[in-house]
Amino acid sequence: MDRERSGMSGLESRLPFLRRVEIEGKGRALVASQSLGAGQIVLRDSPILLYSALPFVKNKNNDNPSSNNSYCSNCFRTLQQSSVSCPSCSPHHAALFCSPNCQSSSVAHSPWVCQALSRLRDCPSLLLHEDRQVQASFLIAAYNLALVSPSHFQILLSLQGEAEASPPPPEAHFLHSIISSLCPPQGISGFSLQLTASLLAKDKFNAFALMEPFAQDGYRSVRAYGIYPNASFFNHDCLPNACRFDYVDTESDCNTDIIVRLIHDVPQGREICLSYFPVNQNYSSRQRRLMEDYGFACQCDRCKVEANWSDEDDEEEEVMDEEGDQDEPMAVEDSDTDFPHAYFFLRYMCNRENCWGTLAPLPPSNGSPSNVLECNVCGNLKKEDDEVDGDSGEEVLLMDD
Ligand SMILES: C[S@@+](CC[C@H](N)C(=O)[O-])C[C@H]1O[C@@H](n2cnc3c(N)ncnc32)[C@H](O)[C@@H]1O
Repeated sequence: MDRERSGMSGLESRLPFLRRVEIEGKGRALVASQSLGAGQIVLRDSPILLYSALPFVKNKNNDNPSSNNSYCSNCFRTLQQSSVSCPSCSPHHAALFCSPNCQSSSVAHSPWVCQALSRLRDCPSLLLHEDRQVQASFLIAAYNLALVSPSHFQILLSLQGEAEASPPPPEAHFLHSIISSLCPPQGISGFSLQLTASLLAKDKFNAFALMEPFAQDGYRSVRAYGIYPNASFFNHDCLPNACRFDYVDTESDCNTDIIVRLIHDVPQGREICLSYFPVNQNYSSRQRRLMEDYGFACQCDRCKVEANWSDEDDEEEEVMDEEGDQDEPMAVEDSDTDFPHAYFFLRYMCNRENCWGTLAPLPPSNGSPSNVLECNVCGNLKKEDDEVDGDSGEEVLLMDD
């Protein structure tokens, strides 16, 4: 039976645990198509587009030790001593690959991309702005996608994010004029300022960050961004019921896949949400970030409670979050009786210093739930006690120690 006649959408046949619905005020959303248990993998998704989060040329104040020479330009694994360089790039700034196989199979580093990136390095107005360099990398990857995989480009175009502002914002003008000067190949249909602005908006709302490994000092910057065609439909909740894992440095072929697992049991029909950033941020930081980066005011249950808190309840010392931004964390104390969600933090927030990751149980095996929780930032595994109290949970293994 074909899919249309069976009444099953393409998405439902590929994602057996999820159903796509429209929710007023949120747009498209993913809900559980059946009741699901803690630790269940509800999605494994491969990127349609990946691009480096690192500028081509760093400014003097950038003390991030990573550079584009740190990761394979195709699979973004950390490069080991032996790497293969692109023979067409300029010798001083050649794209590096972890293996001849990665080099030859890279559609992302096409001849046009290779040439475009080399020319961007000679563009003085761009070199002053690291953020614009990264946005230029995205646009090159997106316009390359239009050529090498038109169907994936259509998926990118279908994601949330329109160029709302009319006329387009100054950065779209600036970046479009730069991309126009790179002789975009014939055959990109609709190449225009409006399309560039729209692509930038889609990137802003939908890109997932693939992070550098967790370091004890808490500094953890992004190594690459990816656009994931199905994961892009997860909405945000400040107390999520799922979280996503990635294992970029793994040997597996699908090292840039992201995996979304449930934090706790979810009944059929309940929306499955991620938190778009670490859950420890306080109310005002969360609201500011969601408005600036994603264009909405969050009205989740946690925000409704915290909206009524006083300023003293809402402020605390500063920490670095997972993308190295400074944001204000909230204080969580065992005795915090005003806060009905405190249980979530005690049970599902990693208590390793400077981590702020979220814990989700390992997938059930043979139908039995696991009592081992994994942190999605530092990879710590923690055995959960039957009764969770402030300091519960025995650490069973440090994955990267
Ligand atoms: C990654 S997309 C999620 C899927 C999106 N709803 C769609 O229709 O394609 C992110 C966008 O979804 C919307 N969104 C996500 N979480 C939301 C929430 N809790 N409340 C309202 N809108 C939300 C915002 O427009 C945000 O920019």
